[in-house]
Amino acid sequence: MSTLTERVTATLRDIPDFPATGVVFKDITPVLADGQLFADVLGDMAQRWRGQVDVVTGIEARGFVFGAALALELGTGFVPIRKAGKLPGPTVALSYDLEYGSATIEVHDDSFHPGQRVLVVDDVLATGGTAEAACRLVEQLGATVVAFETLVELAFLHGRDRLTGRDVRTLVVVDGE
Ligand SMILES: O=P(O)(O)OC[C@H]1O[C@H](OP(=O)(O)OP(=O)(O)O)[C@H](O)[C@@H]1O
Ligand SMILES: Nc1ncnc2[nH]cnc12
Repeated sequence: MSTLTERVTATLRDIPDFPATGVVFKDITPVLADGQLFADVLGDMAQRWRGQVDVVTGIEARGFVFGAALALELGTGFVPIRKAGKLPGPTVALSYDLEYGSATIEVHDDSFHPGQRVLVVDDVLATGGTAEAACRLVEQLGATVVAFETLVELAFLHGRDRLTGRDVRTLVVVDGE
């Protein structure tokens, strides 16, 4: 009987040289396409946080898939953190570097409030720039980050170094390129 981590590892697909030469892209779409595996991943994430968080936030675009589904599982609301220029209302924003370029993310400035317990969700932790920026946006609005939850961690990019002191949970850790 294989573990959930082994099943996800066996299902993820490596796409060399996407979106730039030298990057090995971890494609999560086969995990989403396997209904039982997707449900099991969500069940695993949800059992860790049931009753522990007030709201789930996820980062565009792949973080929406896991974050929104997890919010539904947990019975909480979902807050989208979007790439710059997509949200209609007043926002707070942060810029950061990625494995392949740079980005700015934003959230509506009334999305979180002091005392709220927030779970930050994404699909991949790479350099940690996205996760760090998302956590800082939540905290800038006065809420508390309970943890950062993700499907895959690319450990060779040392994203955890940017999340020191935070509770970081990953199902699959990839050690080498
Ligand atoms: O740890 P980091 O180096 O910050 O990288 C991780 C981020 O990169 C990917 O998103 P991307 O910006 O490619 O956007 P997408 O979800 O729209 O594909 C991934 O979904 C994470 O959000
Ligand atoms: N190598 C990679 N594969 C998938 N998503 C990523 N986000 C940042 N780096 C990535």
